[in-house]
Amino acid sequence: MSVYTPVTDADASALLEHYTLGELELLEGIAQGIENSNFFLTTTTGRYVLTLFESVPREDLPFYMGLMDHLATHDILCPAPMKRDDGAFVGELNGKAAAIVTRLEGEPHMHPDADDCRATGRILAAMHVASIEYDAGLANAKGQEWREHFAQVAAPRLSRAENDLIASENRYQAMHDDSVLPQSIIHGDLFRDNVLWGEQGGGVIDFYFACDDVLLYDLAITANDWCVTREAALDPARAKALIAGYETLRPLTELERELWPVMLRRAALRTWLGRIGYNHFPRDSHMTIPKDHEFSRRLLVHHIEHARELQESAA
Ligand SMILES: Nc1ncnc2c1ncn2[C@@H]1O[C@H](COP(=O)(O)OP(=O)(O)O)[C@@H](O)[C@H]1O
Ligand SMILES: N[C@@H](CCOP(=O)(O)O)C(=O)O
Repeated sequence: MSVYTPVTDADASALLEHYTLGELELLEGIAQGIENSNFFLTTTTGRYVLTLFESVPREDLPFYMGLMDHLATHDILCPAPMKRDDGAFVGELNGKAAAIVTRLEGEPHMHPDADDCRATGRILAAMHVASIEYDAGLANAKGQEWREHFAQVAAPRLSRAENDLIASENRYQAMHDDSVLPQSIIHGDLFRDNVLWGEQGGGVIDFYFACDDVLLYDLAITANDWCVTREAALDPARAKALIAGYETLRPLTELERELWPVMLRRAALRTWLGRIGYNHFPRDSHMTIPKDHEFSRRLLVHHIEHARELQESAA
């Protein structure tokens, strides 16, 4: 989050009447996250998270809910969406689509070492493998078309050098043919704050960037947050550990190794553009923790200037 749409105890109690989850004990707004309004919801039957969807298109919610439900029942530690008494995963609260999912235990590891990265790589591969049998799909709303469109929208707010960098990277990305790479459902945002480590290992949250896309791109999104230094450079030891963990379940193809630097650049560009959006076009929020867009720009520049090191991290 954030909390864009306030929810009172009375609102939550009224919503709970549509579920078999007991009575409300505690409702707390969550400051983390940036896309939706999130609340910890404790009832007489357990601990849950209530999400009010602020920007996710309503027609896409069945895909996300179904994906979490599929993964949660296929040995992936992730939130399980709760069914309402009418059988639906999604209802409505204060004018927004709303869902309740189980709350995972644990905390994020914000200073991960190579072991954390290895474990995370394995979790990502396990999700990719488990998603193969999920029979729904969703185009990536933050793909090439969005990157090019958003570059035009943001242009007046950015310096000439920033606009030139974005335009040149968009041209570079458009030159690459994704169809040669394995594709399926990706998480799309497996940042450190989206893995909670508890007694059962790492649990994954925040599936609202999930879509059909290149699997290697998902690994690159993950590497760009888990395997980078404070100076916005890739840490080869952690990147190798992430890939090694991933390859315990899904070995990379030669073509994927070759295109690893391209995907790292694409992932850095996506995050940079997303953060430009959060910073230059903020939504009215009651609680939000800002994101560092300058870091993402520096990471993209690093990736452009260090192609050989990036390639070696996947060798
Ligand atoms: N199922 C869950 N279990 C435990 N904590 C959660 C869960 N879902 C969300 N959270 C908490 O809420 C925060 C924001 O959730 P997130 O999904 O990242 O937000 P957004 O939807 O805005 O991207 C997380 O960083 C985490 O602290
Ligand atoms: N992880 C992305 C964007 C989404 O943020 P989240 O906190 O809602 O997961 C970023 O850090 O820019």
